Amino acid sequence: MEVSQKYSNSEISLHTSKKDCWLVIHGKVYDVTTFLEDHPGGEDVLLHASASGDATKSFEEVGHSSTAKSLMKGYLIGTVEGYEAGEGAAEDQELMRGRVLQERNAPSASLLDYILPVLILAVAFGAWYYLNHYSAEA
Ligand code: HEM
Repeated sequence: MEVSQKYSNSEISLHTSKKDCWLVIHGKVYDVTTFLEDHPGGEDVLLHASASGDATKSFEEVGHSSTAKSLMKGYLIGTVEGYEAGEGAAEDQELMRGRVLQERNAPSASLLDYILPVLILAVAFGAWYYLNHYSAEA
């Protein structure tokens, strides 16, 4: 089937059964009917995600591997009509923003991991030096 095909939400909502199951992830439509039985996470989660209308959030929450992401391409049948302007696109941006923030926060967290022990050592050394100096004078 042609991948540039666009599907309306009402058309997509007709494909939520075990014999005909479509998923919407990041504005793309996947026909996972033949994948249901092979899905390592089970077929129930896919059917549930299909019925929910947009599986993006649940798909991302699982933290699927890159293998899973390349596997998806084999089930792609098209995109959601008017996706760019829709809520889905905004939700995607939220997800992206979350990821960017996580990446941005990560280095400062690890920097703190380095600074804290050094700071503790410096304080300990200061205390040791002060006590030594003080008792030498007394
Ligand atoms: C075309 C869509 C999908 C594909 C190709 C796919 C593929 C896979 C693959 C290959 C795994 C094995 C672990 C990994 O490699 O990440 C997996 C696990 C899983 N998937 Fe999906 N998946 C899809 C959609 C979904 C959706 C929409 C959900 C929604 C809830 C879901 C839930 C899960 C769960 C719960 C696991 C099990 C994780 C575990 O036990 O470690 N998957 N999926």
